[in-house]
Amino acid sequence: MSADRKFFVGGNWKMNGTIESGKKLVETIKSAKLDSNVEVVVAPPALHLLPVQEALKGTQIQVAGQNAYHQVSGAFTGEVSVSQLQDANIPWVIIGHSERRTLFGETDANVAEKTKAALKHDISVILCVGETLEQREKNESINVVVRQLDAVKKEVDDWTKIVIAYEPVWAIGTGKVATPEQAEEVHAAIYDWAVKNLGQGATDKLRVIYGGSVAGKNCKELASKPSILGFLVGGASLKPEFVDIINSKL
Ligand SMILES: O=C[C@H](O)COP(=O)(O)O
Repeated sequence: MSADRKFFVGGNWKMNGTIESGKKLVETIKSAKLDSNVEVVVAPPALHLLPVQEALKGTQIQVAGQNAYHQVSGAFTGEVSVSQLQDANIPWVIIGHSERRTLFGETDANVAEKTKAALKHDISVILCVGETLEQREKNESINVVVRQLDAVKKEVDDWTKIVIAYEPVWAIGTGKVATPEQAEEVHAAIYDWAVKNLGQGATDKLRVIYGGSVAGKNCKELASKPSILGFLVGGASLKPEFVDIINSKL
């Protein structure tokens, strides 16, 4: 596998922990032997980004914001801007996570403008897409994901700094992991979409990763599937088993 298609493991800590617990988690990860062929990115809460980044110095692990606002600055109380992430040397940001979409009302258009703004500020994007249970039961999974990707494509031409995370909403935090077949079906549809919309060159470099109840016990089987090029991990990224997930290709 070429360097720009390294297996990718993201840990989304969501709104959990303290500065101290974040540092402890970093120590656990640092003291383990990690597969050096894996790109690892952890997303602590915004307030913990800098201390966690400091604690990770000298390792292969980078940090990501969990969200960012597309405006550079201004009267947007409570928001962190893409340019503030850039100023703090934060190399990655998660955009369009389903919790942002469902709990905070982010639309496809919001996700598109945030993605565009992050890339403009030289921040790589973990772009989350995925269907709800109701949409899956109506056989709409692929349509939903394609609609979410199309919205971003309207604003963004260069996808070389985007990792697409397929996260079925029904699998997030529920313990109901998608079967490898379910994940592979949607990943294949995403690669098809990419061939049609981004061109072969971009597709060769594109990584589609899976998120939703990934754990130490299921990561190896998922990672063995050729279309699954990594994971976005929530709950298990706060536990020592995150190391097993990073090493799932070994
Ligand atoms: O961003 C991560 C996803 O929301 C997955 O969360 P989970 O691993 O706790 O299901």
